[in-house]
Amino acid sequence: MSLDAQGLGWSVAGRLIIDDIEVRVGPGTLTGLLGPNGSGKSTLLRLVAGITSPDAGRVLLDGTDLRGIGRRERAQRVALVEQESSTDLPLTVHDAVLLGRTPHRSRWAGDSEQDLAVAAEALASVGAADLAGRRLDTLSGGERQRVHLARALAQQPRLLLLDEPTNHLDVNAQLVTLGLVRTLADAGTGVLAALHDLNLAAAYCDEVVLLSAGRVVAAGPPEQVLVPEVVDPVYGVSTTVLRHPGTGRPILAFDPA
Ligand SMILES: Nc1ncnc2c1ncn2[C@@H]1O[C@H](COP(=O)(O)OP(=O)(O)OP(=O)(O)O)[C@@H](O)[C@H]1O
Repeated sequence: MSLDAQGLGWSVAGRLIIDDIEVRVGPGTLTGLLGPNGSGKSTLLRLVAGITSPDAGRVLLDGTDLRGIGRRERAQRVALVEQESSTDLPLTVHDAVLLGRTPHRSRWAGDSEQDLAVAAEALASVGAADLAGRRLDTLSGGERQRVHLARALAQQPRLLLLDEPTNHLDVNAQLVTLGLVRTLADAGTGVLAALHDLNLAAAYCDEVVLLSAGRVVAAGPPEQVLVPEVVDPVYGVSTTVLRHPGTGRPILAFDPA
């Protein structure tokens, strides 16, 4: 599915938080949404997911304005995993992941064999099958993060929106998670993922969009955007770009400016 955000604007309390943003995510593309704290990444993801309505501009999914797509249909196509999901309900992990199937079944139907199989597969794919019987509110931050990703995968979206999917994860789990997201993108899912770790973005993303103070300051392949001339003024650091000896992808080392 292609996502086209055109001229998006959003203000709160008289302050412009998202300022004339254009973002395009093609099917099968993993796009990293980068930018310092408070630059507008989470807000942009919420606008794109249709949780917040823009004051200006529009969001198109496969060319159709999001506002013309019903809630249920939208949920069949788009999944968002927020940074701090407020799912501290007394649910088991199994039930939490099954919630991802809700948009795909008729209102009063129970869980079908297919729903159960999809949910189990989603949980296994994030390496959390052994957590199925646990209560969500007893999990560690990293465990919970994997379960929320599994719920989004069980939704089988064509556009996956992720807000810092790796921030609670150990280094191995970070690679597993982004490897999984990469595989989904390779299979055709469009992915827009807010990331703080510029090196993970460089290693896994096809494209990156760099925000600063609610505006897009650069967008393109990581090799073009993640260069000192662009990164240093936005983050207030001094960047040295190295090359990964195996992949040739950029590796960024940071010093104080
Ligand atoms: N509902 C709101 N009311 C007031 N200010 C808000 C609201 N939502 C967002 N903001 C402000 O908008 C700015 C952008 O916030 P946002 O969470 O989108 O940034 P971010 O890039 O995701 O930051 P971080 O990297 O710290 O998660 C911040 O200054 C935030 O305080």
